[in-house]
Amino acid sequence: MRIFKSFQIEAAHRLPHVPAGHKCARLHGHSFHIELHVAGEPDPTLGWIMDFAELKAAFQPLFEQLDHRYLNDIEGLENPTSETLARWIYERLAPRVPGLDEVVVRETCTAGASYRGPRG
Ligand SMILES: Nc1nc2c(c(=O)[nH]1)N=C([C@H](O)[C@H](O)COP(=O)(O)OP(=O)(O)OP(=O)(O)O)CN2
Ligand SMILES: [Zn+2]
Repeated sequence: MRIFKSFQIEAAHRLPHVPAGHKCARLHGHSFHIELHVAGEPDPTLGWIMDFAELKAAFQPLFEQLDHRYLNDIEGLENPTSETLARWIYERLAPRVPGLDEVVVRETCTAGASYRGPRG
């Protein structure tokens, strides 16, 4: 079974390696929508895999690092595509959240990326 919790961050970015004239080379911002998925079996007494509040608390330091920031300034996010951001979040959260299964990042309503650890 899997649970998920969603977050939204407001952040600016630009993509430094896109071809000349690409719109994403220009500074712009998104309301990035982030979903954290955790896999496991519900505890027989509590009936949950983990408390959503615990998941929120684990993400909080990363939220602080990302929200209302220029992502390109953050170490590891110099090329802040959805793919890079999903992996960046996964790698920092996995040690703190046993069972972290997938990180989904949506830049817009229609575009995003997901990362499931070394499985890809
Ligand atoms: N594979 C990726 N492609 C693109 C990324 C990315 O992170 N990974 N990022 C961008 C830009 O950041 C852009 O802001 C979002 O792209 P796009 O979906 O093309 O933007 P629109 O909302 O303008 O899309 P429309 O559906 O055409 O309105 C670009 N590509
Ligand atoms: Zn963008």
